[in-house]
Amino acid sequence: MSDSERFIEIYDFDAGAHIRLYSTQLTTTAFLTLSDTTPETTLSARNLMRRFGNRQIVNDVSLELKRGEVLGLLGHNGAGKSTTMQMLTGCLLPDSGTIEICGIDLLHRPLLAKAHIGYLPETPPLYRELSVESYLTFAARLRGMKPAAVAEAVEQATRHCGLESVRKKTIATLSKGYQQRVGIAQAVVHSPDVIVLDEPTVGLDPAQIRDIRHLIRELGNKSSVILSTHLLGEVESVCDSVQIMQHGKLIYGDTTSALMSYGGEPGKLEENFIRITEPHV
Ligand SMILES: Nc1ncnc2c1ncn2[C@@H]1O[C@H](COP(=O)(O)OP(=O)(O)OP(=O)(O)O)[C@@H](O)[C@H]1O
Repeated sequence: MSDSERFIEIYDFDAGAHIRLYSTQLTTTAFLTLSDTTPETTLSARNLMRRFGNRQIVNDVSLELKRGEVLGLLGHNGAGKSTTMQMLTGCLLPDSGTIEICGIDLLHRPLLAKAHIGYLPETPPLYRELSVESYLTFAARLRGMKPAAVAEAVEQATRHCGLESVRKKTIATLSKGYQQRVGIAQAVVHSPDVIVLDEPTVGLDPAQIRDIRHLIRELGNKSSVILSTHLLGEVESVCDSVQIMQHGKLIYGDTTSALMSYGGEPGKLEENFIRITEPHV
C-alpha cells in the first residue's frame, strides 16, 4: 500500500458519520494522536461460552455496544446475565469466545482493557470501614489513575453520584441506597468507556431509583452502559436497546421501542417480554 493510500477512519460525532483521513493529509503527530481516538464500538463480544460443571451456563453469546448506548440485559432468574457480565468485565474467563474493549483484546491484554471498564457487580465491592472519599480514592488508584488526577476524579464521581453530603462518612454507616451510589461511583471514577451495572437499582426506594436512572442516562451519553435488570420500567426509561437471555442464549435483541411494539402490541413491554420468553403460554 502506498503512502497516499494509507488512512485512518474516525467517527465524527458532529457529522454523525465515519470520515477517512488519509496519511498525506496528516502530520506524524496528528496521525498518532488520531490513532488514539476511541472507536465507536466500545465493546464487542463474540461467541462466548461458559460451563459450570456439566451445565452450559452461557451459550454462544455475541453482543456489541456503541458509544452513547445504554443496553438492557433481560432474562429470568438464572438465565446467565451475571455470568455474562462477569466475563465482559474480565472477572471470569470464558471457556471460549473473544471480547474486545475499545478494540483491545480483554483476554490477552486484561490490564489495558480493564482500564476502560467500570463494573458494579450484584453485590457492590465496598470496603465498609473506609470513608466514601478514601474508598473512591483507593478505587481510582486501583484503576491505575495518575496520582495527580485522582482528587479531581473523586470529586467528580462524588458530585455525579450525589454523595457530597456523605463523603466523609464511613461506608458501613450509610443506607443501602447510598451504598449503592458508592458502588456506582467506584465503577465510574476513572471515566471508563464501558460501564457494566448488574441490577443497579435493586433494593432502592423510588426516589433513589429515579436518581440512579437519571445518573445512568447521563453516563450513557458519554460512555456505553450495559445493565441487567428485572424491572421493565427501568428498561423503558433508560435503555436504548435490549437483549433478552434465556437458558444462557440471547433469544431477542432490538431497540427498546421495537420491543415495546413487538407483535403489534404497542407500549406493552411486560406482555411482550413474556410472549418472547414464554411463547407457548
Ligand atoms: N460459580 C458458579 N458455580 C456454579 N454455578 C453457577 C456459578 N455462578 C452461577 N452459576 C449458575 O449459573 C446459572 C446462571 O446464573 P447467573 O447468576 O448468571 O444468572 P442471572 O441471569 O444473573 O440470574 P439472576 O437474575 O437471578 O441474578 C445459575 O443456574 C447459577 O446457579
